[in-house]
Amino acid sequence: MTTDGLKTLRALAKIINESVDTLETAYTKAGQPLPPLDAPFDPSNPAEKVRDEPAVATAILNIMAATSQMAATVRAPAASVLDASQAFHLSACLRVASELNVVEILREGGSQGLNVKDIAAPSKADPALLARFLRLLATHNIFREVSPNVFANNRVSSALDKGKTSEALYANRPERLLGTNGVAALAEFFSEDIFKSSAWLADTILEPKEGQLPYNKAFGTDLPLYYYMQKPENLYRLQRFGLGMQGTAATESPDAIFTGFEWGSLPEGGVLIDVGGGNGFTALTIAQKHPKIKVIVQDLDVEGAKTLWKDSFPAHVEKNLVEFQAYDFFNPQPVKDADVFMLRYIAHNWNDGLFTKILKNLRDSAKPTTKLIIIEKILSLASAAPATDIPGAQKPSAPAPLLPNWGVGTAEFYLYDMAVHTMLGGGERTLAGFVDVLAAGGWKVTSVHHTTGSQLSHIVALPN
Ligand SMILES: C[S@@+](CC[C@H](N)C(=O)[O-])C[C@H]1O[C@@H](n2cnc3c(N)ncnc32)[C@H](O)[C@@H]1O
Repeated sequence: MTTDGLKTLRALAKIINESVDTLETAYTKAGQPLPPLDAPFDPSNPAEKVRDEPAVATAILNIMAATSQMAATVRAPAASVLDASQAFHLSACLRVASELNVVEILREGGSQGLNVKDIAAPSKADPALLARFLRLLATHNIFREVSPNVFANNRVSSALDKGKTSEALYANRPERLLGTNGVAALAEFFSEDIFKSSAWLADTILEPKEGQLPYNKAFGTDLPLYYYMQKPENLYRLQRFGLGMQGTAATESPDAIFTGFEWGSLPEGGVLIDVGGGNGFTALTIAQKHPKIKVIVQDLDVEGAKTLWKDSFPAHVEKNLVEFQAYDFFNPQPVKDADVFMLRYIAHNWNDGLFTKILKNLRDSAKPTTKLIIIEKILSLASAAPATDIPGAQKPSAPAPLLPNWGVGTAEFYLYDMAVHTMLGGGERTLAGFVDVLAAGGWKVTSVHHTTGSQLSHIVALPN
């Protein structure tokens, strides 16, 4: 049975209006204006905190889902599908802008904007071509074309700001991303490594070869991504990836990590192992708030973690309350007395067979009370969420006629799902997927916490 499209359109418009009302109430109550799109983003602006309120977060999801659903309803379908088939140009232009440090040049140029000739001067790029790249981005609300060929930052583009002068960025290219918040690093990783890999997606489906992922085709290597990045000639790539992982935090509220598992429940001197911790910045955030916790950061390479901790939390380093262990989690876990094994953004990298091996290694070293905390996105299907009796696990569904998973409002889940497939053959999991793979690895899920201000959930498990 078909419904009248106009009825749906009206229902969507109503959701948008009600959501705008919710925003108005929340910003008025906070005494803060809603930051406009045309002004650069300032993370220290107290108005940015308003987005953490659950009602505001839901209103934002409603607006994103409803506007895109409306556009898809009214637009010529061929135009929509052909735009989607060329979405890669957006990634390509974004990478150019970030690599040429356009955001920093524009920050220095001020709100009136800069002529593209001045933007192109430090890199000697062709100004006419650069203007076309920036215009495509401006058309998608990334940058602003103030007047013909004059561009300025807006709220979205300025999130890529590396926080350094453009002169410093050009003077030291190999270290341009070091010391940044990681957002540009992550965007460059996505728009280069994942973009190039993704270009081979269909080929690897049409002509599958055992063990060959889109990433292997794109980079001409048989090595799995993490081992490939350990090669000395890939140091820049490895550092960029590590910083990019830090950049994932920028899409979350800084307090999000404290809205799930209660880290304060660990005993004095309790041992938290950040397994595959990268720079170890998540454990660092936890330890800064709960300095009684002893942290062990484990990863294939722990040099980045050592630097970050020495710079950001020297007191914990001096008190020997943090250790750095170069460790491959496909080998037996060397620490036998852990209170918590924390795995953030690890599970989704590996298919069930490989992740089960990692889980079994942890299980073999666990005490009966050791908690496993998996920090990941839990994938919803694009249909209504099934019921669950695991405490805390039930997720809400969006109100009809929105897609039950809030459509593009939760696109990040499905984009990461693609990224981990192209790179590693992994994938995001539904709750049932987590329960099954954890059981195969010797763990039983006891509770789930959906965090506030982040799309990550904390899945808590005990040895089975
Ligand atoms: C997606 S990153 C997540 C890093 C960190 N947990 C975070 O949340 O930012 C995955 C991490 O797993 C590490 N890794 C990959 N293979 C590994 C292995 N075999 N043993 C230990 N760590 C590994 C990578 O080096 C990388 O730091």
